[in-house]
Amino acid sequence: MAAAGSGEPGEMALPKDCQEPVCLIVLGMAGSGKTTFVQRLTAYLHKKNSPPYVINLDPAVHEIPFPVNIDIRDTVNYKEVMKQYGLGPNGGIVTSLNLFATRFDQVMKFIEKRQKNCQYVLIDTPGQIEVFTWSASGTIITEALASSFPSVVIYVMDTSRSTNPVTFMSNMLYACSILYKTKLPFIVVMNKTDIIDHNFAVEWMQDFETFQDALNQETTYVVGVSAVAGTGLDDFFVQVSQAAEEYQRDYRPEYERLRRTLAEAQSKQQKEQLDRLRKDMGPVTLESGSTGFDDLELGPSDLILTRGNVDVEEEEIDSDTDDIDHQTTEESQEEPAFRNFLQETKVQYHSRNSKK
Ligand SMILES: Nc1nc2c(ncn2[C@@H]2O[C@H](COP(=O)(O)OP(=O)(O)OP(=O)(O)O)[C@@H](O)[C@H]2O)c(=O)[nH]1
Repeated sequence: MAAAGSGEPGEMALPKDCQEPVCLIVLGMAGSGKTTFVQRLTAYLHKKNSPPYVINLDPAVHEIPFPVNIDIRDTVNYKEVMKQYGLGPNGGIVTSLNLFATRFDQVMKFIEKRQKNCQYVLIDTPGQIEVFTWSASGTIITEALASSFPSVVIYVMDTSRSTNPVTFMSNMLYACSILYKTKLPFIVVMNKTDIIDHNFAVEWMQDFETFQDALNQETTYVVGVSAVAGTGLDDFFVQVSQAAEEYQRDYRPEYERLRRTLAEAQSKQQKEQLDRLRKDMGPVTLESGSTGFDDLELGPSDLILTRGNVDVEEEEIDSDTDDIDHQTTEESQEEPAFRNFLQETKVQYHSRNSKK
């Protein structure tokens, strides 16, 4: 496994005898910067007069900020897959990728055709890393590429979100699980080094004691209890108290900031909705002789209630009309039955009279 920080472009050099394109399968947690990295690579390779062959395997991506040669979205309509199979977003992505994998032999043919002109094939994968790494289609695609071309897994990692040794370790463990699953050369790209230098992470990887020191400074609460015997509860509550203090100190300010942002966004949205409603209801209000909007200091849900509270008189008229309608309908249905009844009675009466 090799580690590389982004932002320091070195000389582009492939092995001299390498006549085939190298496939770079770009993986990483959602938001780690895979797409941005592929975009950066594409620009870099174009600048070096070695345009790559680019494949997008994310069916749910809205926008791809670089030219792609093969886009899964041209083959599978992810929204339609969700609708037809009654799936949620994740299921939709997995199924779309499965459907695409069934055609991957055609993709291989396209790459083969272009292998004389391209030194690199870049493959951007879905945001949800497990969709590719732990699905049958991900394995099929990886194996198809690796059996024909030199292939390397590029694991993009968000360095700025890995400064906590526990998060860093879980990220690395995930990387290791992919390394053992794919059994391919593996490069860890520590992205977002413009936010934080990745040297701390390299040091942690190379020097276990440094990592251990960082880990020791981490507050992890561990307590032994017996729920049956009731032991360990005093210790448990000591730790709860420390955790609550930590929450007040470190977490609360962040949650309050989030709540403020949310409240601001909500009030802005409410104001926009109200403005829209005012605009829509303008002519209606004039017709109904309302006093206008100046006395309308209600939110949208209040307005719906107001609309339901019709005048009593109006309500009576409505209900009368309803009754009349129902009666008419019932009478119109009953009339033929009644006519039949009269007819039958008449026949019976005549037959009785004729017997006499
Ligand atoms: N500061 C900084 N931001 C970055 C860098 N790379 C990506 N980002 C930002 O990180 C966010 C996520 O980037 P994407 O490229 O969409 O990440 P992704 O892994 O493809 O995301 P998914 O497709 O959702 O998995 C975006 O806001 C990018 O602008 C970087 O090197 N530095």
